[in-house]
Amino acid sequence: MTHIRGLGYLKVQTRHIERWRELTIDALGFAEGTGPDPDGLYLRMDERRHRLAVLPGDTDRVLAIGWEVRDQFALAAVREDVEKAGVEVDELSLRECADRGAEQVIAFRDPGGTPVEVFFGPILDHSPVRTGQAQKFVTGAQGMGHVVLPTPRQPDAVKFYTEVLGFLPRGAFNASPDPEAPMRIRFMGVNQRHHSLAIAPAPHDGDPGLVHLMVEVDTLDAVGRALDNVTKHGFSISSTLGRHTNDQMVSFYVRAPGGWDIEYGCEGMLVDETYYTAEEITADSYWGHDWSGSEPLAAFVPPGK
Ligand SMILES: Cc1ccc(O)c(O)c1CC[C@@H]1C(=O)CC[C@]2(C)C(=O)CC[C@@H]12
Ligand SMILES: [Fe+2]
Repeated sequence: MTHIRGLGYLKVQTRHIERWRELTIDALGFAEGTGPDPDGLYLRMDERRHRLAVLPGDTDRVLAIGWEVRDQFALAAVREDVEKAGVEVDELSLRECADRGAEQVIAFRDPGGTPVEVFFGPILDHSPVRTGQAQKFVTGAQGMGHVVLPTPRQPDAVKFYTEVLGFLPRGAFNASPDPEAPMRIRFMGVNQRHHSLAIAPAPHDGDPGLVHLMVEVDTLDAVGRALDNVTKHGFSISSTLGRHTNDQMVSFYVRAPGGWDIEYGCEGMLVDETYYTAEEITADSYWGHDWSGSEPLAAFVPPGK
């Protein structure tokens, strides 16, 4: 049983914050949110003060992936499980918790080295969420979306998320035709969203530490308009529109400054755990999702290239 209820927030840093503003607010229709750094870009999707925090920095990389639990008791249980697994856990100060818009936050690193935070008690902003296309982001009990993390230590990372944090396996995509050398992207879920996390094998550690962030909106029209907008603003499309086979989501991928993608989709399926079993998909999509025009993902480019 997992205590984690969903993806709560994502914090990244970038050398190109103005371009990030154009991508997220002008093109994808995130609402402007609030946060502690006057130079930070804080993006709202719902009643949370912000879900995505983008801070100025000298490299482009992930700063924290925030997982939400129900309450202080769940947080204490997660902390105990992580410490029992031999991982050092930090408790964030009251100031640091307030900065993240949560009552209490713990922090540690996963076996891939990704900075992980677990929190309870998100602080709400009840003012109207003024999104760019009047679209609604699909969050609530499904969390903010999903992240795909790259790591050269994929087996250890998958073991940690499933056995220590209690994520449920939600199948895999085997991208290798060789049965003796499978290359599986592994999907994991904690709620009715098919996957809140996927872990992909990568050739090296290091920046940006992300493959993509997926956010979901309520209509296909909002996805289409966002696709028009990113093209108009001169962003590179990593993958054309398509429908995934595992979560049934219709999405496109746009390259963010920093060498990783934002996946923007709709119509994701709802998993019913009473009946679900973890399946292996043999194609990533029923149609579409043409990656042939993609600039290489930084996570998969060999070091020194
Ligand atoms: C296969 C799949 C199903 C549902 C998703 O939300 C999802 O992101 C994916 C994986 C997409 C995946 C990727 O993100 C990195 C580049 C990949 C490995 C490809 O080149 C094809 C599949 C791509
Ligand atoms: Fe995805």
